[in-house]
Amino acid sequence: MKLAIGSDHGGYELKQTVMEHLESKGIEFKDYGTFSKDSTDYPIYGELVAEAVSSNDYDLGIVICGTGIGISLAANKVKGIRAATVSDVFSAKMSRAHNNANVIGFGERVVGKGLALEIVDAFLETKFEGGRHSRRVDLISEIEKKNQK
Ligand SMILES: O=C(CO)[C@H](O)[C@H](O)COP(=O)(O)O
Repeated sequence: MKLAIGSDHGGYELKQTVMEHLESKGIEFKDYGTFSKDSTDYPIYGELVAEAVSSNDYDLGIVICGTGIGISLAANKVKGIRAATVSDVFSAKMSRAHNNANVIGFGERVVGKGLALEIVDAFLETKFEGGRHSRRVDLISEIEKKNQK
């Protein structure tokens, strides 16, 4: 499994922690930035991670900002991306099991390091259940198609 990860300055420290965690588990990833705590703009990194997943170069994405909201909103503008903003382990699991989320977002100003790593593990370890959920995810894709210009 190959992951794309990115954050703005508000998620920079937590991104470093998550990357150490991924390294310790031998999970391959690419860091799309930001590369310092200097103030920057979260849509840049949301888009970079989302493009990496949308192009199938990477299997799943992790995006982090202060709240996890803005960077997930940006990621969701890229075709084929289902980015879920979560702050608990149950939602992280369900985002995969029911929604087939391919990007997970969370906030450094919302969740502690321990919870963030549990969220990451739950997201990576849970498989999409398919079945009735496929129909619903397909309906999301249809909305995307209808709104393409
Ligand atoms: O959470 C975020 C977006 O959803 C950003 O990280 C946050 O808005 C950045 O704020 P500031 O520029 O005050 O550090």
